[in-house]
Amino acid sequence: MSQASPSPAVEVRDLRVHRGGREVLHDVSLAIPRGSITGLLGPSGCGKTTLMRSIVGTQVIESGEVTALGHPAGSPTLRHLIGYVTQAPSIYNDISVRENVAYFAALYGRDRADVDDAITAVGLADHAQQRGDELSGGQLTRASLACALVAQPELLVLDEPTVGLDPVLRVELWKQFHELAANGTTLLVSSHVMDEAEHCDRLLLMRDGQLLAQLSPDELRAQTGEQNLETAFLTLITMGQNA
Ligand SMILES: Nc1ncnc2c1ncn2[C@@H]1O[C@H](COP(=O)(O)OP(=O)(O)OP(=O)(O)O)[C@@H](O)[C@H]1O
Repeated sequence: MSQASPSPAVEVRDLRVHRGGREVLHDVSLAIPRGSITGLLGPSGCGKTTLMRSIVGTQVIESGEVTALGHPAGSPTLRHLIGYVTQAPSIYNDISVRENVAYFAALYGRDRADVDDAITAVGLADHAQQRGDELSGGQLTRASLACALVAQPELLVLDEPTVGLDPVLRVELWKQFHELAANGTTLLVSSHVMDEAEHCDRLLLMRDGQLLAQLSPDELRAQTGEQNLETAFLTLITMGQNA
């Protein structure tokens, strides 16, 4: 007997969002499969953060439907199931990294081992005793990420998590993301640099508030005949303009 395929982790239908008096998302529809890493890519200002905010339920929407893990976006049920790390690192400055992560661990019923795991995963074991206001920008970003990781959410939404990180740490974080996905976590990761697309199972390509395509890196190459993903994205845009 064939099994029904599981419902997507995120489903967005005909989403329109206005910000600052103008429409910034135009009829966006998409599906994000469970247990995968989906990259949300597009130039600065194209609407990535707005789409993420709509999915985690912090954005007022004009029209359309957004469902996460089977519930309408913003439902109280989703509070413990979704982790969201914004571009602006948000940790308490007057307590240590460890205390910050332990605070979130307590909120989500996690233990000390989970705190250690989350701190190690983001490469901050040697800085766990430093206060928030004693960290560099990249360390702050990673401390925020540890606070989200310790909750072990089913859906992890990360807005440009690798900005300002050195290449070694970037590789380590992507390794960590793959391990999370292998264990069933769904990750939505935004970036405006196309070389990050290579790490993703699926890509959502955006431009000017529109979703141009949802496909895998290999499908993007096949569709455009370009091996380099940045060139492929540019080719896709040109193909759309000439269609
Ligand atoms: N608080 C706001 N008030 C009014 N307009 C906004 C606000 N925040 C964003 N916008 C506008 O909405 C559009 C989409 O912005 P958004 O932050 O979603 O883009 P983005 O792709 O995440 O950009 P970046 O990669 O630079 O973070 C932009 O045109 C932006 O100017």
